[in-house]
Amino acid sequence: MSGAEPVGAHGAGPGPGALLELEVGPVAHGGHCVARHEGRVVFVRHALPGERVRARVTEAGAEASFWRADAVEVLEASPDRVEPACPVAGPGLCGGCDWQHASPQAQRRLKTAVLHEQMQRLAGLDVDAPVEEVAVPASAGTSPQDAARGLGWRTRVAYAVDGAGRLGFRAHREHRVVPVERCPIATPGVVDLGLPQRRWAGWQSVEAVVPGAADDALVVASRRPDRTTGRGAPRLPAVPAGASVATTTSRGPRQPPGPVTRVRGRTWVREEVRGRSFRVTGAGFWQVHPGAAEVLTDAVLEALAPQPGEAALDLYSGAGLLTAALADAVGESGRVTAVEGDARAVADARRNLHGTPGAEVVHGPVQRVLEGRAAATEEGPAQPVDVVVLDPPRTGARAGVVAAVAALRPRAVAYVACDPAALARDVATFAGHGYELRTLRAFDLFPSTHHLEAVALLEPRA
Ligand SMILES: C[S@@+](CC[C@H](N)C(=O)[O-])C[C@H]1O[C@@H](n2cnc3c(N)ncnc32)[C@H](O)[C@@H]1O
Repeated sequence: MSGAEPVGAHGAGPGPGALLELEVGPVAHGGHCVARHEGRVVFVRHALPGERVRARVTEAGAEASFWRADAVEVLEASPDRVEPACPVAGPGLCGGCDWQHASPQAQRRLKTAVLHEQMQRLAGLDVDAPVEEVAVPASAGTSPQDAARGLGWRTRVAYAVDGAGRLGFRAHREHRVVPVERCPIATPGVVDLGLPQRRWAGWQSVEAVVPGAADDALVVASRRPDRTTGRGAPRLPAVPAGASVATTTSRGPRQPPGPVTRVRGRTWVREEVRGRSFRVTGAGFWQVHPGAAEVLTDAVLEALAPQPGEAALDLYSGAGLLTAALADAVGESGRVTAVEGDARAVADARRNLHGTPGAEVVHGPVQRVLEGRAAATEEGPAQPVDVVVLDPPRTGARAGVVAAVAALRPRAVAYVACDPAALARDVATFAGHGYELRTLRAFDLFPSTHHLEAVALLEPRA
């Protein structure tokens, strides 16, 4: 390994912009690979294990324990390298598709390696869960060639809006919006809406939701709450007839979104899974891969094997996808309690589960609901829970929720995770409460990106 350019002032380290020649080592969590420069770790994006690259430093400092860099020139290419389908899937450009330069088979190998490494490092477990390919259903209209390349699978696309009103995506670890003309991982239904071909000045973000048939498309434009009326209110550009249009407000990523207001058509879309129909309002949570809902439902049911008459908890239940599957499995003699924090998702779930015997939806933060339940059972007989589904957001369930779930002593917990690090941390916490990892499956529900989805089964230690 050699430094292509001298290190920065006083030998403290290269500043951002400096070029390094790097031998690229193993893949790491988060879409980059690990290299070393003068003994220091460099996380390199747009590279592949085994490559030799010239990389531009993007973040560095004398005190930093590691640096970040983007590979800008490949000096020796990996056999796994392919030409990215997207013109903005490159260094300093769109931050979304970090693995488009790897073949789909290689992407799955990289994700498998990351999951293995995270489970080993954070949970102390040596588990192999080869990331499984998931077919894009024919209803998405994606060509078999595109599907095989990891393209044309995303049914929900949230664009950011730049200062000129153009749609695009944020650059990696930057606020800057990189405009796009056409996102190749989006389904044809999303692409055919032609939203990037219009100008959205004054809007903050625009989400296209096209579950299957294009006549069920919904466009949700979001603005800051202070830009709602009068001269500050932005204008909506024309959207193809047939698509529903709604607006909402957003204060920021950790704030609850404002109400969804109908402009044309409906404020929701319909998702069909295993013969059931689910209504999902606005840009509310639903898996973005059209094969995901079915694959994850099957994996959860396979892991838990819920029996008629059992009591189930579905934590972080969204619009009730897994609640419905659990309710069908435990039957009329069983019961399922869903817990969800987003008021709109709760309203959707209550509609979606209407007429389903034994299913109830509780609105509130999971931890508070579980603590309330524990306090109530101190005064009366404890309500037994046989099986639990945990499907938290990216940050994971965390120690408090894990402890509260373990305290219920369910016979099985199915943990659905979109972040291997959060999963591994929570699995380690479960171990401290006497629960062991029994099975782990992983699915490639986000091709072209470093993301994956996993389903873990935890059971009490014998
Ligand atoms: C990954 S989604 C899972 C949704 C659902 N299980 C599904 O498969 O469609 C996570 C859900 O957790 C909800 N959520 C996030 N934090 C929460 C919390 N602290 N308490 C309750 N729900 C929460 C979100 O609103 C979202 O619906």
